[in-house]
Amino acid sequence: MIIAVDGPAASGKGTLAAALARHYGLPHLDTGLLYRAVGRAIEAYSDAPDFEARAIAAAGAVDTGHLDPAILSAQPYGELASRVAVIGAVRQALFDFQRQFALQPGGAVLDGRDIGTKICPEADVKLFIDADSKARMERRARQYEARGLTVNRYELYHQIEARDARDRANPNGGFFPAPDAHLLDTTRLDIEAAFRAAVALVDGAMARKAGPSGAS
Ligand SMILES: Nc1ncnc2c1ncn2[C@@H]1O[C@H](COP(=O)(O)OP(=O)(O)O)[C@@H](O)[C@H]1O
Ligand SMILES: Nc1ccn([C@@H]2O[C@H](COP(=O)(O)OP(=O)(O)O)[C@@H](O)[C@H]2O)c(=O)n1
Repeated sequence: MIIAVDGPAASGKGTLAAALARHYGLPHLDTGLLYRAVGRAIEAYSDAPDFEARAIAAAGAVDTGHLDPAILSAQPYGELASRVAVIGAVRQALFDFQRQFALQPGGAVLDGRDIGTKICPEADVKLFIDADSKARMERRARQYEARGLTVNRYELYHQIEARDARDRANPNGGFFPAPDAHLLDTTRLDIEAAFRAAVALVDGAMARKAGPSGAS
């Protein structure tokens, strides 16, 4: 079974994808880490005239075996990730690894922005996770504060809005729900309630695929 989980920044898609992977015994790939790793690799060149060429080279050299969320989840890498993510050749360079991960025997859970639309349009179940901007800002703020960081909520809100806007305008992206995605708004759901709702959507979709006789 392949489960595609997409959604905007801090909607909770990574938390849900990891929990679904545990629940169904599937491997999980947080595809945002790939873009963040590219961003990190070219951090020193963020204003360089050859930023794009360097980003493309870095995307071809990402060490997919060492994607450390503890390092890559830092805020500046999210910004850089969304800048490199608009470059078509960067997305192309990261495509095969994601596609192979999705197609491994037994299936997988992937979360990102374009899993249900571009990476794995044939996924068995597609979830699009959303929450209003204020709730997402508050979640990210608490995440940073839990790491001992001081957060300016006003700035963070505008950073998230700006990144969402760049992602939505990405000409090479696919930052919209796939037509067959199940929308899950978690604004008023805690993590446990969101997980239960997601499991119900996955189980329902798989039962419908199996048909009345249970045959697939
Ligand atoms: N439904 C929820 N309610 C409250 N907090 C949540 C919920 N889902 C996730 N979180 C928290 O919000 C933060 C961002 O979640 P994360 O899964 O990393 O989002 P994303 O992968 O969409 O960026 C994390 O600290 C996570 O524990
Ligand atoms: N499949 C993906 C995943 C991430 N991205 C880009 O990478 C950035 C960081 O993604 P992320 O999923 O780690 O960010 P959060 O949603 O966790 O804040 C996003 O803002 C997108 O610009 C993408 O373009 N396609």
